[in-house]
Amino acid sequence: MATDSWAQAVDEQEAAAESISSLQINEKDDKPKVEANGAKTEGNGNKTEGNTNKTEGNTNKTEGNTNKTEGNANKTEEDDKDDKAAQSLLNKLIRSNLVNTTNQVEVLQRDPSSPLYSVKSFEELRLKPQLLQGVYAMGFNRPSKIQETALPMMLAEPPQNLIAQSQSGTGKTAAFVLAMLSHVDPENKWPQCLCVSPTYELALQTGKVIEQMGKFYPEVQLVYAIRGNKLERGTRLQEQIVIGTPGTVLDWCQKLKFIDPKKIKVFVLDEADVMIATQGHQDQSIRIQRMLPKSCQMLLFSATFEETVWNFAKRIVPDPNIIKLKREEETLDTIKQYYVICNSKEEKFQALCNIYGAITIAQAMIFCHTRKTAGWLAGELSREGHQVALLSGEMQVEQRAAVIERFRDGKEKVLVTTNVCARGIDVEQVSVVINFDLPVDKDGNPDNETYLHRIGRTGRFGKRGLAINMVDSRFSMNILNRIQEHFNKKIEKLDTDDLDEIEKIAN
Ligand SMILES: Nc1ncnc2c1ncn2[C@@H]1O[C@H](COP(=O)(O)OP(=O)(O)OP(=O)(O)O)[C@@H](O)[C@H]1O
Repeated sequence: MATDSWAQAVDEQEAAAESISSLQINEKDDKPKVEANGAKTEGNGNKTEGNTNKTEGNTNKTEGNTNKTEGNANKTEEDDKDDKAAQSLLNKLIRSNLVNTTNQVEVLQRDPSSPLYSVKSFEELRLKPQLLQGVYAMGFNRPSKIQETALPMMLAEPPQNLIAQSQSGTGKTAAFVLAMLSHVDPENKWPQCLCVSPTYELALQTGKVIEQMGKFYPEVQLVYAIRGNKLERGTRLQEQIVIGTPGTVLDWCQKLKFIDPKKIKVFVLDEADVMIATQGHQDQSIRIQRMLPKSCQMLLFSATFEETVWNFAKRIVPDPNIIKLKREEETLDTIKQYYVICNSKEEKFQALCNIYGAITIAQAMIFCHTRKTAGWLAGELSREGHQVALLSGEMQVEQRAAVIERFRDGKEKVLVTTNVCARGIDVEQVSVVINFDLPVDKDGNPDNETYLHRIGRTGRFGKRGLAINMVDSRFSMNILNRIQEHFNKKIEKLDTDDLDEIEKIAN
């Protein structure tokens, strides 16, 4: 058990996570998040505000799901989906800027003979002045790479269908939000745009972007179709944009008839790669799509584009234009990789202390296999006087985002985390990565992808980096050897009892 106050706080925090989660309903009622949602609906009077508040009852459940993501080896498909949804949400919460990329977009036009427009400014899009004002108020000066091509396609007359794939942070959400806002007729008091997201939280994030971008366009209203938002039977929605999760959207269209699907002009399916992780969501999305008129514009977005996503995308979007923006490749070329042989976690910790004693480490990320080891290590490091942040899967997703944000801002110098927790999260400036435990997949094989993502850097933004792997058994030595073979890059042995040797690695 923890002996110092900090480690004790961590223990308590982890132990309290469940009770925090069950307190959510009451707490959330006062959260600014709710007010932010309500703000957009002001013009609509109490009705929508009531709706918005009622939806909060749902929060607990979905966040409960998110918390499950911390499972290690024995992950189920459901956990996988939660994991992806949580990653996606975390990335959204911690990102404040566009992701830079040097890659060019690949475009596959439905009609290759039609000219391909791309824009370099928002003015060229002839947006409604209220929307242009909204875009500039968000601090956007010019379209992002994917927006340059996607926006003219989405705003064209007649509307064109689009499947777009690019990594998180490249401006997809902002693009389709602008398309939805451009296509609605504010005079018509019925739903015209339908957007489905995999989880309540992701829907809420998109809703916030709609609110921000539509700030100067108050005639356009938004409503959340999510479980827990119970409307009276016979209600006919007046809001022009509906954003929600597939199950509730389907119910609202089919069973409860709050929405007339025949009047929908734009259908957006966001985060398709997260969506397909749940079989039910796929089926529901397809059933929604089938209720929409042929003339409805279908748009689908995904951060990744595996075969399964592609198969699903083709069922949702007929005759699509396709835009792809490749992720910037990660490489180990600029990284110095070492391994250290130890016999126990205590020895690993000692090795770590020796490294810290010999070289100056501005910021490091340390990965452990289990939450227990991560907690223990964070406590030990803290006792040694390090400013440590611990990322634990027990935490609410917002709490995790806050921890990463503090670390990103340099408030803490060491971030200890479990494998699952930090997967897919980018903290670019970290120059030292320590694998306290090597990454393995659920079958006990080396997880090369995770290794690369943790340690690798993209070519252009790549600063030199240092990776240190702790090896404590024949099993982990075998994993290390296989990682080395896979990347065909030598991982050098480091003797952490030899201070001179450690000093050399910093040069
Ligand atoms: N044209 C732009 N100029 C400047 N910033 C932008 C622009 N478009 C989007 N952004 C900002 O960049 C960040 C990422 O954009 P956005 O959320 O739209 O990307 P995304 O591809 O949908 O990623 P995710 O799937 O993680 O949400 C956001 O903070 C957004 O406000």
